[in-house]
Amino acid sequence: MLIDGFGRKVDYLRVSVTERCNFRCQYCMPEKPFSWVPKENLLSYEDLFKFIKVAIDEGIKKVRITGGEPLLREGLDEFIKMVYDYKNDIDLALTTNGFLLPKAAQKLKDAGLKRINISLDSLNPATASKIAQKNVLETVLKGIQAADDAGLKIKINCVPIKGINDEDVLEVLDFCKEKGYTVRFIEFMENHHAKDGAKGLNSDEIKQRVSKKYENFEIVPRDTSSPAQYYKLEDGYEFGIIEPHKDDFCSACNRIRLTAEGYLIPCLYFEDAMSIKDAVRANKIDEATAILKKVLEDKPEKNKWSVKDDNEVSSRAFYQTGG
Ligand SMILES: Nc1nc2c(ncn2[C@@H]2O[C@H](COP(=O)(O)OP(=O)(O)OP(=O)(O)O)[C@@H](O)[C@H]2O)c(=O)[nH]1
Ligand SMILES: C[S@@+](CC[C@H](N)C(=O)[O-])C[C@H]1O[C@@H](n2cnc3c(N)ncnc32)[C@H](O)[C@@H]1O
Ligand code: SF4
Ligand code: SF4
Repeated sequence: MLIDGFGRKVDYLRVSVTERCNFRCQYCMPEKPFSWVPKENLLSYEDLFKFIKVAIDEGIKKVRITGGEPLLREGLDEFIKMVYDYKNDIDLALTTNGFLLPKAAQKLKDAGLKRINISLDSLNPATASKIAQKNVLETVLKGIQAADDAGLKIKINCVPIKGINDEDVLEVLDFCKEKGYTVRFIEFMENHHAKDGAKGLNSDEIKQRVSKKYENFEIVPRDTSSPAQYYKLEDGYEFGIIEPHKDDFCSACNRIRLTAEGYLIPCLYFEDAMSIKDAVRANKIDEATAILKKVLEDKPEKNKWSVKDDNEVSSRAFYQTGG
């Protein structure tokens, strides 16, 4: 079992397979970075898998593949199959913008993927294009349908940004409710890579939008395996809000992150990281295990977004870290 320096059990590994992306979301990567990580610096799937095996052997129960846009990296279904074949009872999931799903969904399911979280910020084509800075909505909706048809369990992620898609909250919720998908609204996490001036809705503002149509909803006891706080409408439908600005958000943190370059990141807010690249490339499994334990020992207690009234801005890029 993996325990961090604050006594929290860590059983969730997020693996970013690429920092590249085919969208330029305003809250994440509004402009193409000055340079991408050169291909030779990326860990191969075989090397990423060596680390995942270490992590699973040490107690990781949930593995999520993310990015950048993970579906841009060729052979993702084969990578997923490697993990599935190693331990098929792992909660094996993917986070994607959905654009490449129309072709990929069935292959991912066949490879052993169990769940998929797809970003959908608006059902208005112009608004969706404004956020992603590309005409995306029609293809993303086809991608969501393809994932549904393939039998993948779907969650939708939506980041409401003031003045852009903040009035779309109810429409996205109703779409998900009708389709039987779980929706989570994510508070925008201030970071230096987002578009200047971007401001998100906070949890209370999101709830206000929901209550315009659904007056009564109750808080659901927090399931600490997921970052979302769920709320239940009178008809039983549950929606989530990811509230990283709340003081106690991090108290149940069960996550660590591995980037495509082989950096192990203890917290989404901070720059701290340790590389496992040399260890896995040299097949030094004991060394990789020691680095994992060291990163957990030093995992911060909480982020700084929660500093009241004056939110701090993180310098960590979400597209590199995997969100
Ligand atoms: N601050 C913070 N935000 C997180 C953390 N984990 C997830 N998030 C935010 O929630 C977003 C959605 O996460 P997903 O990739 O869908 O994964 P998840 O919410 O863990 O998924 P489930 O396993 O389905 O609950 C991330 O991109 C982040 O924006 C975390 O540890 N800290
Ligand atoms: C970094 S993306 C990677 C996976 C994929 N490209 C996608 O968009 O789903 C993972 C998640 O991070 C969220 N995200 C990105 N930047 C964010 C920010 N500044 N604040 C909150 N969530 C953010 C996205 O909405 C998405 O749900
Ligand atoms: S949120 Fe996802 S889709 Fe949007 S730019 Fe970031 S990595 Fe790409
Ligand atoms: S901000 Fe850091 S400590 Fe808090 S939940 Fe996210 S990764 Fe964990």
